[in-house]
Amino acid sequence: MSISVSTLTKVYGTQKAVDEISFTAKPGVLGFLGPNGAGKSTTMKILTCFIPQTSGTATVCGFDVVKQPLDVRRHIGYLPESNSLYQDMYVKESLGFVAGIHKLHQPEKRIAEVIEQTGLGPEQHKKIGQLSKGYKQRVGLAQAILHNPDVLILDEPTSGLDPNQLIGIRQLITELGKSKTIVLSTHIMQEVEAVCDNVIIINKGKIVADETLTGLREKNNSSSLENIFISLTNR
Ligand SMILES: Nc1ncnc2c1ncn2[C@@H]1O[C@H](COP(=O)(O)OP(=O)(O)OP(=O)(O)O)[C@@H](O)[C@H]1O
Repeated sequence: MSISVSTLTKVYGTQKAVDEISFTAKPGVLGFLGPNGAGKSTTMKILTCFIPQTSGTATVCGFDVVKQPLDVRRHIGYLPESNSLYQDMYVKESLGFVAGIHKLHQPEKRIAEVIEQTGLGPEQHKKIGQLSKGYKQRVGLAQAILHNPDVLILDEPTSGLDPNQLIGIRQLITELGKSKTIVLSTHIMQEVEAVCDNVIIINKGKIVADETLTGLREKNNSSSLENIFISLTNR
C-alpha cells in the first residue's frame, strides 16, 4: 500500500482533531471528504511530515512519517490548502528552486515537462505575484509533482478556480492518478464524481465511510453524493 494509517490520533491542547483513524490507499484518486473542521488538513499535514501525530502510525511507501521523514518527503508531493509561494520569484525560477531542494538530475528537462503538463506555458515568464489565482494554483501543483512522487496530497486544489481551469486541473489529477496515489480533499461533490475512485468521509475526527464511489452509492440506495455526505456528517 502506498499509504497506511493505523489508529492515528492528533490532539491540539484539549481539541481532538483526529480520533484513531485507520485507512490505506493505493494508486488511484482517493477523495478525502468531510465538513469544515473534520480533521482532513490535520491528517494531510501528518502524512506529509509537517506536524507529528499524538499517537498511532502512518507510513508512506513503507516509510514511517516520524522515523523516516526524509524518505517520506522523497516519495510525496504536497499542495497545501494555503499555497504559500514566493511572490517575487519567476515561475521557472521557483521551479528551479524546488528542483534544487530535491537535487534533481537534469532539472531543466523536468521543469519543461512539468510546465507543459500543468499548462503553465503561456505564463512561465511571469513573476508568481503577477499570476491569477488559477495559475498560482498550477504553480503549486507543478512544484508538488516536480520530483515525480508516487504519492500526492492535494488539499482543496481547485478552490477558487474558474470552470475552464477546473476542468484542466481535474484532467491533470485524473491523468496523474493512473500511476500515482492521490489523496484529494475537496468540498465539491461534482469533483469527487469526476475524478475519485475511492472516497473516505471523515466527521469530527472519525472515519464514517471508506468505500469505492460506486460502493458508497449502492450502500446508500443510489442517493446523490451530496445527500450521502449530509446524512453521514450530521450525526
Ligand atoms: N494548530 C491548531 N491548533 C489548535 N487547533 C487546531 C489547529 N489546527 C487545526 N485545529 C483544529 O482541529 C480541528 C480539525 O481541523 P482541520 O484543519 O484538520 O479540519 P479540516 O477538515 O481540514 O477543515 P476545513 O474543511 O475547514 O479545511 C478543527 O477543530 C480545528 O480548529
